[in-house]
Amino acid sequence: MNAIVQTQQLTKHFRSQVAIENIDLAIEQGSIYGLLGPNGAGKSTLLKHLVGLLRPTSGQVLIAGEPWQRKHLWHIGTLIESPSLYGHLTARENLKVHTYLLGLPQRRIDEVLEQVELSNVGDKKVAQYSLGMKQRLGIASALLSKPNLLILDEPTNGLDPAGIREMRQLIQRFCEQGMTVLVSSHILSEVEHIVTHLGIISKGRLRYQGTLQELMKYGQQRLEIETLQVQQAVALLRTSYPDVQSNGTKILLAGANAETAHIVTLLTQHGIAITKVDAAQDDLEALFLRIVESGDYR
Ligand SMILES: Nc1ncnc2c1ncn2[C@@H]1O[C@H](COP(=O)(O)OP(=O)(O)OP(=O)(O)O)[C@@H](O)[C@H]1O
Repeated sequence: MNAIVQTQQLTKHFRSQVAIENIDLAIEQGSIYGLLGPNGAGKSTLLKHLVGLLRPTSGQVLIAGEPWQRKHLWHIGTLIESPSLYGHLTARENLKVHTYLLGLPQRRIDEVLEQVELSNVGDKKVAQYSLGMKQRLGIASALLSKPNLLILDEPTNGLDPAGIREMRQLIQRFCEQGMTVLVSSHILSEVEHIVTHLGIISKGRLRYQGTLQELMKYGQQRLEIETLQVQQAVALLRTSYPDVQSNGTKILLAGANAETAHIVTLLTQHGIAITKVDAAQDDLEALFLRIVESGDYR
């Protein structure tokens, strides 16, 4: 694998609190990597190490195979927490401040405004911008130095559905332009349609890393049977299937698909009328929640 970013056994303690522990992250060049986890899981702490905002307690960060150095920041664009913008200035003026500070040519301003689709409102004061526009302007500023890696910490946080869709489209376009994008979120559905790879973090540990397709293989199959006599059916099945569950209207049997014919026969022989039989599989959301809650995906 051609990794643009790696962490090796990355660990950070804040006094006695362990924020992240032994994280081995590997982000492939050209990928859109979704770092997912609930609030407080350690996403921001991890991302801050990649841009030098935090130093590890132990372990290390490698950028393109080299131990992290400040010079790498020229190739990394970041949006971590809210972008720092001057509301009384226009978008163009805000970007001018950044180009000046970074010693970059002024022509980059129009180029990055174009990239985030703000060219037509570039002369509007930022105080009049919507949250989505401010996020895009923050990304424009991150793009000024032509980075090949973009790190976005919860860029869709607080955006309305249209803003979320625009952000997704932008991220996909950056990837098509050759950038690698690392995007964090605590909501799977906000990123699942665009990411090529996924890292799931909970309680400071990386619980899963790989493609979405690989993860889907761990989705548990279950048999769902609908009947009006749920209680009798559960009582009957419990002797052979101790894990049988019901949700009031359905009987749920994990991993019992191979025995569908036997189960249906057993129920009908005992006079239990079946109205529907379905073979279902965990969707991504169910898998994600299982990993976050149990810490394991198998
Ligand atoms: N500067 C700090 N001092 C002490 N504890 C911290 C500090 N920064 C983070 N933590 C703790 O480390 C843990 C991980 O926090 P972090 O902000 O990385 O999580 P997160 O996944 O980004 O959550 P969120 O989605 O809420 O931002 C939390 O328990 C948090 O309280």
